[in-house]
Amino acid sequence: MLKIGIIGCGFIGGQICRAIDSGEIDAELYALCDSSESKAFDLAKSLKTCKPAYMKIEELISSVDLVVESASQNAVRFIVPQALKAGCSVMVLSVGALADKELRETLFGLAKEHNCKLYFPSGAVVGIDGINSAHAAGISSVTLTTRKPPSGLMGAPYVVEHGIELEKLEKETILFEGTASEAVKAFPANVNVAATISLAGIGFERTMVRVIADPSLSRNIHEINVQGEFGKFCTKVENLPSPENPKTSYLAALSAISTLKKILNPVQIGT
Ligand SMILES: NC(=O)C1=CN([C@@H]2O[C@H](COP(=O)(O)OP(=O)(O)OC[C@H]3O[C@@H](n4cnc5c(N)ncnc54)[C@H](O)[C@@H]3O)[C@@H](O)[C@H]2O)C=CC1
Ligand SMILES: O=C([O-])CC(=O)C(=O)O
Repeated sequence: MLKIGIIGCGFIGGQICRAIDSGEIDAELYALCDSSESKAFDLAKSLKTCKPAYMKIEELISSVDLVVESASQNAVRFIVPQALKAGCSVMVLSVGALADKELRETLFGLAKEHNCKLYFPSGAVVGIDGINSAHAAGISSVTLTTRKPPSGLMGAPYVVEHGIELEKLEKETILFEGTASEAVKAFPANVNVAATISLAGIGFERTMVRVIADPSLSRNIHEINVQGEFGKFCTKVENLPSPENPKTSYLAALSAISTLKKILNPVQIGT
């Protein structure tokens, strides 16, 4: 049975653990790790059937087959190279870290060298399948428009650096327009989806992103517009935010669970 280790025991890590605990994912939840040890212990205690051990990163990586990174972009820089060198496949949620070309090339090179897989779930957006397919014929433009309630954007480096008083906004306000490369640094916990879209499509410099704060919203909305040789498509998802972490949409955790099921299932449906 595939041994899974989770690094980052917040909303997404917790949902994955519960999906393994309930038997929805047929794998062994072997170990947990979090920079806040108490979060990992509390999560382990809340499970009914699985009894994962708490491990430091190095021990976890040397004990499991698949590492799930559900922590932060900083964690990706530190953990994923080590995990690949140890022969583990890795599912990455904090995809924005891959805007760094040097890190990206290092990770892709290590995965090839060590015969491991890197998985990037679709996360909180719909349409990655279409971008993957369209890529072969050529894509001319990709735009992501993300709308979140102000509470879901609090603390983002861009908001802090520009002194944006989110709590005072009375109407929909465009906070940011730029490349995906800039967006994932400006909003590292809000638009990781821009990185996944970039990886699937035309890269971090040509994928354009708009981030909008809207006090009238209770959902995280992501719209993707794609044009290319195949024609064009537009997707829109209105996500319920996680009750535990309003920055993150419930669909992001479901997407990670779905990716794990796809890895384990001999039958593959969809692109
Ligand atoms: N790819 C996608 O579509 C999406 C990606 N995300 C990203 O996925 C990641 C997880 O999201 P959530 O579960 O909602 O976050 P969360 O904030 O609920 O949980 C993150 C957990 O990771 C821990 N952590 C942070 N840095 C760490 C490190 N260096 N080593 C070990 N543990 C560390 C924290 O203590 C916390 O318990 C975040 O980076 C988030 O921005 C979130 C939503 C969508
Ligand atoms: O969950 C979402 O709506 C998207 C998100 O936070 C991210 O991509 O980092």
